[in-house]
Amino acid sequence: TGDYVWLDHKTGREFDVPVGAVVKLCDSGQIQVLDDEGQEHWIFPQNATNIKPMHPTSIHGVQDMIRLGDLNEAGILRNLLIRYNEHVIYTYTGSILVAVNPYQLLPIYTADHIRLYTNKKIGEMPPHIFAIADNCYFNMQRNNKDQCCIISGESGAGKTESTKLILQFLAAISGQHSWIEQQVLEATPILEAFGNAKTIRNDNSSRFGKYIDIHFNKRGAIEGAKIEQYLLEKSRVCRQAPDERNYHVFYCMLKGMAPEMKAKLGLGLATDYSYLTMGNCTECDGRNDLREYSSILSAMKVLMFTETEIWEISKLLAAILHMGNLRFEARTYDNLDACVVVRSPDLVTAASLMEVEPKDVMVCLTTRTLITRGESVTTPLSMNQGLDVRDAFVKGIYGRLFVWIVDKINAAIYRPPSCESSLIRRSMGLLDIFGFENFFVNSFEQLCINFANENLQQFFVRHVFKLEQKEYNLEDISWQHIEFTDNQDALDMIANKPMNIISLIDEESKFPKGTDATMLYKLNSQHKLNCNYIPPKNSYETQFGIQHFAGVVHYESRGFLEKNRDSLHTDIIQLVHSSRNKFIKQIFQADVAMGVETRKRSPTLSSQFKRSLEMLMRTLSVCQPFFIRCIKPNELKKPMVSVAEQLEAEMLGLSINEKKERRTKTKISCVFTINSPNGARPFKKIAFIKGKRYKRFFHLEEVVFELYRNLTHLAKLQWKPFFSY
Ligand SMILES: Nc1ncnc2c1ncn2[C@@H]1O[C@H](COP(=O)(O)OP(=O)(O)OP(=O)(O)O)[C@@H](O)[C@H]1O
Repeated sequence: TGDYVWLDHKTGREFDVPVGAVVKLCDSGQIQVLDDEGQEHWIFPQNATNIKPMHPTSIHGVQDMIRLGDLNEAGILRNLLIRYNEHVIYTYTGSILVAVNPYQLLPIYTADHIRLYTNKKIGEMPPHIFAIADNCYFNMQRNNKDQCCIISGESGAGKTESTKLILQFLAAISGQHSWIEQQVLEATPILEAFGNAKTIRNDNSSRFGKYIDIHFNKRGAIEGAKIEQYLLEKSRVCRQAPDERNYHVFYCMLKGMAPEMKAKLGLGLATDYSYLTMGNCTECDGRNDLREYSSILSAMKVLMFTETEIWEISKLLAAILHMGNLRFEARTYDNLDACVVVRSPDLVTAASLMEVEPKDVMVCLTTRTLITRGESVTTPLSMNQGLDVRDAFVKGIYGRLFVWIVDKINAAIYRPPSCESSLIRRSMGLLDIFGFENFFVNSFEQLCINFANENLQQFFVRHVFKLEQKEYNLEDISWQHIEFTDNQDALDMIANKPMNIISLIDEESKFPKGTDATMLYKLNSQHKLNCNYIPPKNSYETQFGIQHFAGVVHYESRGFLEKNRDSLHTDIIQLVHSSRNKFIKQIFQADVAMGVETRKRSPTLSSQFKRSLEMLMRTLSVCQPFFIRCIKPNELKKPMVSVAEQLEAEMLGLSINEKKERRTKTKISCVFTINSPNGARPFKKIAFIKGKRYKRFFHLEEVVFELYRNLTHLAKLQWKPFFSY
């Protein structure tokens, strides 16, 4: 009694790992245990192999997981769990920092903490993100070598917050409180306004990847920085999934802009705009769009955006919103599907903000001009094609605006090294990039994101295993070979070997007659024998799969080429060319300069992405790296949610405000309040679920509505519910 054990249910299910448990009773060969999730189990003699003794290092946990005696998945997970339950969110694995998102402000980032962690060796103090930042900084100075921190994890795991904490630490210890430090810090609110949005996974989700390279002078003071951005999710400007929002900046502008300025832009409330309401969600709990707007404006001023530039940006944002409200009507001309844009105040305002003629906008969105052998032919667009052209235009504007904003920030914070300073200038890069993605439907964007993650995984594998083991060999150190999965083959198939997947997609995108189907055919013929490629099951199937290091992902090939071409058709470029607005012309400068043959000459998305990724990998390869792995503790975006509560919420499918009241050894009591649509008084319900008691306050109609569904759910899960009130 009192011993700790690993309890393995041996379900054989993927992802099931043994869970920690303590022995409560031993009685004539039967053992009663209480597991870490608060469940009690009886182990009968015939199942005795389901429990195994726990190594003493796992009982109360360790700061550095290389000290774990049970160094396996269960050991790692339990170590993180018991620390997290004590509000200890940071743990090392050697020099890798694992950070579990606390979803609450912990008092561990104060000026005292900065002082405590400054100039300390890793391990001298408990694990902390400041310890990593400190080591990075002092290694840079001591070894005169550039450093980088690779921050990874799924959406909502805490990458962006970790990046900001490192920046905060660096600004504090490089210690000048200078204008440039202030500018580097103020870049974040601007990037977040234009590049972050509420998603179901994260209320402040970065929809782009970034690498912030911070430059230090020989005294170790911040001297400047440079931001590289990757692959903004442009589709969000036109479409949002249920419960998600468009980019924060739109809602902030509508809440925070002075009424007379809004009137000039013809703007109303967020709920007035189709582009802002597709997710049926214009507010975001815990965010104050009004206050954020003034922070964005003041950050822009710090970063030298002029009043005129800010106004021009607002004009384009407003034009986008008006464009989203345009109404199209289907027509038929000469038996051809066609459409018209209904003349409306939105059309007139959008055109006037972009300083083009309303009739030119109409023509551009309803017809297409093709130039063949010097002759131009105009064909009508169907209503769906017209809507697609409108959305492509809007995405084109927003994507270019984002790039312009990042360039503008860089113009303020980046100081090119002088000949003399290039020798002594050192840098520290922070990479905050989208994690591996595998959704129900995966498209071209997921391929790019997962390709980036394959590169980072290879970098990690090289650094942690390959280079280390090579060094042992060179130095004749006797060591035991460590098995690891090398993803080099998958990476070669995706992007390195001749006829790799990216190059085939690219080639097909440039072919005038290339289609998604011909692309898929070429991928199959080239790679069907590669063990990392999963061809479609039959000739009707349009999905192909890739065995990535993190699992198999099936990609829907339809839409690949269009997304990769990422080109706007010539009528739109002409429309921009005809504009009297210098700003819109400037952000489209490269396209306008290319002239009419945009499709032929503009680089494809994958080639641009591959190039910037290659540059990134080259930069990383000359740096000494640190790895920070962020972990999301639950899907509810809430602090300290127990496993039982997570299951409960998942099962009920309700939005709950839960508050943990107290936790005893055997019971967890919780209060759940469920918001009633009509504000009726809640009533109390007590449920016993898996031996645990929940006090819950429900509204009557919620219960009546949910009861039947819940009971069948519980029955399916073989839980024994008991309701009384
Ligand atoms: N160290 C922390 N302390 C307090 N709260 C945190 C911390 N880290 C993350 N959070 C909370 O979690 C939320 C999500 O974190 P963050 O935006 O950093 O995730 P992310 O990994 O960058 O996600 P995405 O990939 O979607 O951008 C934050 O808005 C914040 O509320």
